[in-house]
Formats: sequence, C-alpha cells, structure tokens
Amino acid sequence: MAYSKITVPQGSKITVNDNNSLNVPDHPIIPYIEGDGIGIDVSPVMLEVVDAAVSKAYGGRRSIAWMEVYAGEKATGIYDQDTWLPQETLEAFKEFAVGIKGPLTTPVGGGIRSLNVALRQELDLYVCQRPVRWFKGVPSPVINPGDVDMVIYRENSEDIYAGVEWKAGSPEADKVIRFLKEEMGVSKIRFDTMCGIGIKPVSEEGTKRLVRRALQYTIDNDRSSMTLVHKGNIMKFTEGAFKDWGYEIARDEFSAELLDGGPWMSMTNPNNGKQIIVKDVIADAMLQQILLRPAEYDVVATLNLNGDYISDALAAEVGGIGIAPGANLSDKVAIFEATHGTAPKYAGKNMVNPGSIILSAEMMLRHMGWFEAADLIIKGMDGAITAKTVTYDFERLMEGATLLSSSEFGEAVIRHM
Ligand SMILES: NC(=O)C1=CN([C@@H]2O[C@H](COP(=O)(O)OP(=O)(O)OC[C@H]3O[C@@H](n4cnc5c(N)ncnc54)[C@H](OP(=O)(O)O)[C@@H]3O)[C@@H](O)[C@H]2O)C=CC1
Ligand SMILES: O=C(O)CCC(=O)C(=O)O
Ligand SMILES: [Mg+2]
Repeated sequence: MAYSKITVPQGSKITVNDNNSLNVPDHPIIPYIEGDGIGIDVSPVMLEVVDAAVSKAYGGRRSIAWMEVYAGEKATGIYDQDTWLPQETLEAFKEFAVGIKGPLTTPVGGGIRSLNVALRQELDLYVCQRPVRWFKGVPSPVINPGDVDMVIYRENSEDIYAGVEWKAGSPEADKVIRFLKEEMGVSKIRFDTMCGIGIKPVSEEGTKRLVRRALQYTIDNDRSSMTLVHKGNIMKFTEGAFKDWGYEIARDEFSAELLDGGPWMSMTNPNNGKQIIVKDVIADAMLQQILLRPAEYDVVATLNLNGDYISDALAAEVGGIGIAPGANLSDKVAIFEATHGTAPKYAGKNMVNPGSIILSAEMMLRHMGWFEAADLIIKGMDGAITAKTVTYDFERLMEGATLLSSSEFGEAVIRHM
C-alpha cells in the first residue's frame, strides 16, 4: 500500500500462511514505533543491539530493514495535532505482520484513551504474552529469584480494561444508572448520583481463544502447568466464567481430565507424554503465591486487568519493569513491546534500562525463527549483567556495580555477544 508519511525501506515483507506460520525473508521490513518519553532513550539502543546480533549471527546474509511508523506525541508532529494513532500505522503493522514498539503515554483521568490499548483492539492482538524469568546476578527483593520462571498469557481485548466507561455526572452515566435501576432491578449502586460507570465484558470466545493459546504454549514449550487466575468468587459471571471456560477448553480440546475429583485437571503433553496440570487460583491469593511459592507456577492465563497487575508484580521479583519484555499477538500480527511506560521524569536523559525493549526484540527474533540472533542477545544481556555493568535501576541495588547510561548498556550487551 502507498503510505503518506511512512518511508518504506528496501527489503521484503514477512508473510503469514493460512496455518499462521511465517515466511521470513532474509531482509524483512520491520515497522517500529519509537515511543513517547523514554522511548527516545531505549528504542535506538534496541535497534543497534538487534542489528549487531543479526550481523554477528548471519554475517550479512540476513539483516532487518527497519521502518519507522508513528504513534503518540511524535505522530501529532508528523501528521496533525489531533492524530495520535494514524490509520497508516495500523495498516503498516497489518501489512508487515511483525513489529515492535516503545511505550506510549496515556493521561490519567481525562484526555485521550490509551493508544497502547487502541493498538491492541484495532489489530485484535488478543494475547499479551509476558515471560518473566531471572537473569543471574540481577538484584531482587526475593530470596530465590531463580524460582521465578513464568509466562503470563493476559487476555488483551476485553475486561474492564477495554475502556467502556462513562464519566460521573455525564448524561451517559446517568442513563446507564437509570437503566440498571429501572429495567434491571439493580439496587446495589451505593451512591447513584455523580457516579462513574465502567463495563466489564468477558466472553466465552474471548476467553477460549486466549486459554487455547496458553495451553498450546504450555505443550510446545514443555511447561508443567497452566494456571487460570481470576477473581471469580466475587465477579461470578465475568472472572468466574473465565475460569469455567478455561477448564472447559482444556477438557474439550486438550483431553484434560479432572484430578482427584476436580476442579484441577490433568492432561498429557502429546509431544513427550509428560503430565500437565491445569489449575486455578484466585487473583489476590496469586499475588501472595508469586512472592512466597513462585516455583509452583509456570504458564499463567488471566484476564486483562489482573494480567497488567501480575506482570508488573512479577517483574519486580526479577529486576523490575526495566527488563520485563512482552508481545501482543493476534493470529496474524505480532507487535512486541516494552512492558514499562514512558517514565517521563527520565525522558531524554539516556539513563533508563533499555533491557525491556531489547528482550522484547529478542522475543521477536525467536518469533521470526532467527534463534541464533536471539541467543546472542541473551548472551549479551547475561554478560553485561554478570559483569555488573548496568543502568541506574540495577546499580542502586547491586554492590560494586559500574553505572552505565542506556546507550553504554547497549554497547556492553553488544560487547558480550
Ligand atoms: N505499554 C505502554 O506503552 C505503557 C504505557 N504506560 C504509560 O506510561 C506513562 C507513565 O506511567 P508510569 O505509571 O509512571 O509507569 P512507568 O513504567 O513509565 O514508570 C514507573 C517507574 O518504573 C521504573 N521504570 C520504568 N521504565 C524503566 C526503565 N526502562 N528502566 C528503569 N526503570 C524503569 C521507574 O522507576 P524509578 O522511579 O523507581 O526509577 C519509573 O519511575 C503513563 O502515561 C502510562 O499510561 C504505562 C505502562 C505501559
Ligand atoms: O496503555 C497504557 O498506558 C498502560 C498499559 C499498561 O500498563 C500495560 O499494558 O501494561
Ligand atoms: Mg502495565
């Protein structure tokens, strides 16, 4: 397609087969969003680290043709002041199938709705996959951070997080409240004037497509359990239904059977005959469990808001959101992204940890089947951290560490590849 502000570089497109596998050319065009705030500090470092890994792994036979696309504050300068998420940015991610992004600002209370959420909704990126594991030497507030090795599958398109809500005192909020009281017989709204209203949609289809992907990941990666995390004791028809539908799909599509009379289930990994446990935990208890007994959890499937909270809490156990990576996936499109935000107080200071977006790029390379380059990134990160050459967030918690800027950390990662 013809783009107005995006310059398409020399290179070829990644294409997606009917069975959702990828055809990755040797010089793929990959769209990226730099991001607001600290995006300017971390995204250029990520590009350099990835280029170095690809060059070292394939000696020029392969390379990435990076294509900048715009969203957030940068888009308002390039398009016009009201264009935060240009249509052609969405088209580019669709056309090129694999991309990566830095963080984008969302004002609290009023102002624009989250561009991150909009991107996920517009492209139906219904899986938010966030692996959390410890790198040797990373400072941690827990005694055995090596026990933390989980992969979160967060539902990314539904829930109270989707932004179906109305402001207190607005005609819309008042109308919904009137409808609830007069037509639905609701008497439990404690204060019915000046009351904001939010809606929490959770569907069978939305839940099942997420849990199906989580179970398949569990099988493909030889993981030992998949835990459904929900607050179904209180929100019975949304979070409770998520749990029920999750078990249902394990039974119907993966031949899981009740374990000791249920509700936990057991299924067999068809690749190696090993047992996989399918279980559930209530969300508040889970936040305690991941601190006290992380070794008991492996793949986690949960709703949108729970997944947001749990992923930051888990990240804190293994060094913080400065190095926690993530991916947003549909069946056809994948956008990898840092899990942290725009950290405005550090923007432009070349201070923050670029690890989150670098490790997101590492996930992207694996998704493309470029395993050798992905392995080099892990080796480089491992090497830089083990040598205690780190950014401020790690340096302040490590004894005898050398403080590096964002770009110097990138150089250290490259040196250790
Ligand atoms: N996917 C996305 O694009 C996301 C966007 N956001 C948006 O970002 C904005 C700011 O959100 P906020 O709640 O402050 O969260 P942030 O993640 O931006 O920052 C919170 C704190 O986390 C630490 N931190 C974040 N990134 C890094 C990094 N790369 N290296 C080291 N430390 C880091 C810093 O801690 P310390 O001060 O201790 O050094 C920082 O003050 C909001 O508009 C929010 O909506 C938020 C999350 C995700
Ligand atoms: O969109 C935002 O501003 C926040 C999103 C977020 O915190 C997340 O997805 O982890
Ligand atoms: Mg978050």
